[in-house]
Amino acid sequence: MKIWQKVQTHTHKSAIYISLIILCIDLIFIAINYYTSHKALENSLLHRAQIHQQEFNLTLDMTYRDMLQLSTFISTNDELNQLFLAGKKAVEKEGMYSDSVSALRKALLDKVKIPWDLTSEKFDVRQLHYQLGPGSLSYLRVHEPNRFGDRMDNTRYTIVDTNADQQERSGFETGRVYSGLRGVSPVWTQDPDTNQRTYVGAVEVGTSFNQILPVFARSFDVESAVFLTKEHVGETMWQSYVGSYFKETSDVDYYTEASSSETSRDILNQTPIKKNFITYETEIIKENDRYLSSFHFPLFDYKGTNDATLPPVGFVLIWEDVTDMIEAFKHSFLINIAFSLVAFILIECFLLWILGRERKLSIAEQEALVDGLTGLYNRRYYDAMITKEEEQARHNQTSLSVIICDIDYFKRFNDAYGHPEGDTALKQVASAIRHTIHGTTGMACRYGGEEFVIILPNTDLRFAVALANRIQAAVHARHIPHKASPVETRLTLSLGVACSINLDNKDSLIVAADAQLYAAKDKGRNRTEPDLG
Ligand SMILES: Nc1nc2c(ncn2[C@@H]2O[C@H](COP(=O)(O)OP(=O)(O)OP(=O)(O)O)[C@@H](O)[C@H]2O)c(=O)[nH]1
Repeated sequence: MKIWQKVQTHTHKSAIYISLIILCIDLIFIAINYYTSHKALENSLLHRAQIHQQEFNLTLDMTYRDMLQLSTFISTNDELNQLFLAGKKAVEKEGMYSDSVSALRKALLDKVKIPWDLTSEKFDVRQLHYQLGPGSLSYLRVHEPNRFGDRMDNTRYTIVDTNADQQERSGFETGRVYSGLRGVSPVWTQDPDTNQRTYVGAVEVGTSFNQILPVFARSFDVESAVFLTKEHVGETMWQSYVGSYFKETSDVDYYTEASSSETSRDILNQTPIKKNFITYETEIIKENDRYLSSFHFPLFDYKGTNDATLPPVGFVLIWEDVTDMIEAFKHSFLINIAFSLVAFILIECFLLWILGRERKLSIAEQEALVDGLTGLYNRRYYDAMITKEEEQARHNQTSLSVIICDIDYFKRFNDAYGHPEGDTALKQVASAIRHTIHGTTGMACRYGGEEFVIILPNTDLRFAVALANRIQAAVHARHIPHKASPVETRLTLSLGVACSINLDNKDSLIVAADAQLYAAKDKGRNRTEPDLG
């Protein structure tokens, strides 16, 4: 393989390795970039979800405040309170279902009905309930006047607690008829019989999630739904109300208590809900060509809020359209890939330019040391190498040999066959030398016109002479006709051989070999003459 071909192969390999490394770095960059921007998107969605949870809690707090304002207002109407007290006394005397209790209940209902209907219509409230203590004994459901007299001591803890400590309170609780956000106020009035301030019972105003979810959606531009466990609903509500209120089939785990959008069930089905609901991961859901981010958190009722050992009664699901965010993420990722690709192409071009330049320089450097006609090393290379090898041989105490060979009667060859044929003969001799020394330490150089030198590091005289004879034989074997030679009818060589071991330190190896070459010429040519010291 010629020297420049070796250089080219080496350059190609380097270019491929470097390109692969750059490609790997590029791909790693793209992967890291994707990972970090995806993480940033996830964090941003989680942060938004947590803010929506705070907004939801704020909406609840405002609702409780509104409910308490109304219940407080009603609980301070003494005309109503006197009718409630009269009813309470009648119940204590005659029981819940006597005629006089019915008459007093109707009187209270008549008084409160019209203002209540107006209030409930205008202010998104749906329940007004008078209850007697201790515990929770329904006296009048203004929103459901025919249902009364039932006890809810193990269900309606807001009422039970207010009737126990006569303090107002609020909270989310599921009752017999519905699940509500409730404000409960104690009712006090002057007893006309004793002239004493007397505690009568609790008055409760409530609304449902159906009323507040649309407000939440409007105010904060998010959709939401509240789901209750079947277990919780089954334990508290009257069965007839469960059947009429919840439309879902029996294969679902949760009832949809309220929803700001029809799609809530679809969203829920794509959101893995953990059993304890305490998971704060966001889910990206594809709805047609839009992206939604959903998030859910547990919902505790009044009792569960005050007792950490109790499980949640359901959960709140919040979702919002994040198509713009996802599209922006995708867009920036594509731009990143495009930038990485452009950067890769530019680096590749630069690399190929550098490698091409280096290759040219390298070939030029190599060519400067090679003889153009024969492909052997030239005189310049010889001069550099012989000095180096002589020093090395001296330093390492090893033997260095040289063979110098000269074509016999080459002037006559040129004259007989012409200069171009002379060039061809030189190439053939060079080729014979190259093949013969292949596998040895020898370096063949074109020393001058038709003279060649072979430098043989670590080679003694015996081996060098043998090699010289093989070169001579190789040229013979090529049968290059030389009709003008007085020695033979084919081209022959005269060779001089010298080895550093046989020389005094100051003598030059090439001078010694050259002397032997002249000796060979003198002795009739076509022979090898070694320097025996
Ligand atoms: N064709 C060709 N001839 C060359 C080249 N370089 C040197 N020569 C010829 O080689 C010949 C060398 O001739 P001489 O030095 O007289 O030696 P010789 O004719 O070989 O005689 P002996 O060495 O005494 O046998 C000259 O005629 C040069 O012109 C070359 O590159 N190509």
